[in-house]
Amino acid sequence: MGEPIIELNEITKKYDNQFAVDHLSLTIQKGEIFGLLGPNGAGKSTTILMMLGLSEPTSGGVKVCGMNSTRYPLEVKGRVGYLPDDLGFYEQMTGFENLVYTAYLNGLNKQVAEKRAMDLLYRVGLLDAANKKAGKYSRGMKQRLGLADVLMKDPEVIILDEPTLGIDPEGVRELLKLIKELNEQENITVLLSSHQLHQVQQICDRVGIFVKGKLLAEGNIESLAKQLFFEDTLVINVTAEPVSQALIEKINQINGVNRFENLGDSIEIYCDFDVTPTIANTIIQEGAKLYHITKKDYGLDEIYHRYFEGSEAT
Ligand SMILES: Nc1ncnc2c1ncn2[C@@H]1O[C@H](COP(=O)(O)OP(=O)(O)OP(=O)(O)O)[C@@H](O)[C@H]1O
Repeated sequence: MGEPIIELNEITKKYDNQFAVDHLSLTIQKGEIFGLLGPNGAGKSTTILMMLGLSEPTSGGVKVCGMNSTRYPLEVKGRVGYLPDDLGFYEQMTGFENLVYTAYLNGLNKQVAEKRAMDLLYRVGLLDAANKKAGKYSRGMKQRLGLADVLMKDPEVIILDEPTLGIDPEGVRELLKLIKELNEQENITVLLSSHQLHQVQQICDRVGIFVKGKLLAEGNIESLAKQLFFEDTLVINVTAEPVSQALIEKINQINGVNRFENLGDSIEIYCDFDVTPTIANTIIQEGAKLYHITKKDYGLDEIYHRYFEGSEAT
């Protein structure tokens, strides 16, 4: 097991007698990329603010890098880089000048600051735009500058609130690649909040699904799929020709097969356990042509929608 770097213990935040965050417990290990996932108003930003010590929990405890964030916000701030969703730069200053200014606020000397700013501009692919005014940067460039900005203080953890919002697909790809590289090469722990499900799925080791202040589930995609789709343990998708009544009956008799759905151009077979080879044999023995047979994987989109459908139904 890894070393915990963010520890939330039964934290709550109440506004006007309403829980924005409701008894949330979560541990994030050093070196992980963790995705906070949830609809608007779920409590993601409130949770992040409590991690940073910028908002005090109504009850419960928050530790980051082993320190109580509520009691030691400045110490936590020194070790954690935070990129808010509404990041702002001095638009009249260049990208380089913005970074150097951040370094100045963090107490770095000029020489170190200038070298680090250039290194980071190179790292995030903005060296060519170093002397361009930040006000002229595209949204994607601003996000990359934001990433360079949070890295100026050499943090152990970076917290990114909706980092991919408003960026075009190519920009998103570049940003995510960069976040993954930072995580792998510098062992920086990353916590990011997002609505962009398929993007989160690409780079996160684990995700937590938030709805109405509660963490409904957390884990990697595979374990979330298991928690959620446990009734349909396994679905096997088959394309074969012809699908005769005799073949359907034979498949239904296979031990482990629960039910069968004809989708027109393919069939889906719901099973208790993996019977792919038996199904393939049965199709061939019945004289049909087998074009395609695969186990269906559930993606984060399906996981997310099923959770939210469930939560709305209650
Ligand atoms: N300062 C505040 N005063 C009163 N209510 C607040 C305050 N901040 C947040 N809330 C409420 O707490 C709940 C959680 O909000 P929060 O901003 O944490 O959600 P979120 O998941 O980050 O959503 P979004 O993606 O829209 O930013 C919402 O119902 C919000 O209206």
